[in-house]
Amino acid sequence: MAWCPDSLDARVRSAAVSGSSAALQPPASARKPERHPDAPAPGELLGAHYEHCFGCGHEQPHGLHLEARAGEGVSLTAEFTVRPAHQGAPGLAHGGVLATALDETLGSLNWLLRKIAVTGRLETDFVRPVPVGTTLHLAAEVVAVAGRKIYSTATGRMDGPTGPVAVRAEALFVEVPVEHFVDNGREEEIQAAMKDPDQARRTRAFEVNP
Ligand SMILES: CCCCCCCC/C=C\CCCCCCCC(=O)SCCNC(=O)CCNC(=O)[C@H](O)C(C)(C)COP(=O)(O)OP(=O)(O)OC[C@H]1O[C@@H](n2cnc3c(N)ncnc32)[C@H](O)[C@@H]1OP(=O)(O)O
Repeated sequence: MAWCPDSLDARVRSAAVSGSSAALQPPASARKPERHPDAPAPGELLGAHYEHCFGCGHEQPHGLHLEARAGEGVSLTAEFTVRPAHQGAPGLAHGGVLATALDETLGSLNWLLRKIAVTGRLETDFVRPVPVGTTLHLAAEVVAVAGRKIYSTATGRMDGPTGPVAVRAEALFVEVPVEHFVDNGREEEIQAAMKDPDQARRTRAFEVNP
C-alpha cells in the first residue's frame, strides 16, 4: 500500500480517541500527581538513575543515552535520535527500541514525584514509521496517582517538538522499595551499585525525601 499521510493522520486521531485498556484507567480514588518540592526545576536535566541503564546510562555504550529535562508540573521532555544500531526494517527504527525510549521517558517522570517505581504495564501505539537519523521529541506527564500506582502518558513527535506524532504510550508504574532491586538484581551489579558513592547518593535522595 502506498504511503498516505491522510490515513496516517486518521490513525493518529483514532489512537488518541480509542483509549487504552481498562487496566490503564485510573480508579475513581485516584488523585492528581503532586510534584515533589525537591524535584529538579523546570528546564533542568534529570540525570541518569543508573550509569549502566540501557535507556539513560552514560556508561552504557549500547544504550539510548536519553536525557530527560524537567517540565512544568509532573511532566518532562527528552530527545532520542534513532541510530543505525536501532533498525528493525532497513532504515527504520525497531518498534521495541521506540517502546524502550517511551518506557525510559515515562520512568523518568517518577523522579519528579521522588518515587522509585517500575513499569507494570506499557501500551504503545506506533503511528508513523520512524527513519534512522530521526530525532524523536518525547514529552511525558503523570496523569494520576492511586496508592502505589502511577498513571502516565507520553508522545514521540518527528520534525520538532510540535511535529506529527510518531509513537505514543500509556503506562502504569508501580512504586517499589529499594529492596525490589537489592532482592531481585544480579548480585554482581547490586554489589557494584552499593559500592558506588554516586549511586548511593541518588538512591538515598529517595529514602530521605518520602
Ligand atoms: C544500591 C542498589 C539499589 C539500586 C537502586 C536503583 C534505583 C533505581 C531507580 C529507579 C529505577 C527505575 C527503572 C526505570 C527503568 C525504566 C522502567 C522499566 O523498564 S522498569 C523494568 C520493567 N518492569 C519490571 O521489571 C517490573 C516487574 N514486575 C514487578 O516487579 C511486579 O509485578 C510489580 C512491582 C509491578 C507489582 O508487584 P507487587 O507485588 O509489588 O504489587 P501488586 O500487588 O502485584 O500490584 C500493585 C498494584 O498494581 C497493579 N498492577 C500491577 N501490575 C499491573 C499490570 N501489569 N497491569 C495492571 N495493573 C497492575 C495491581 O493490580 C495492584 O493494584 P491494586 O493495588 O490491587 O489496585
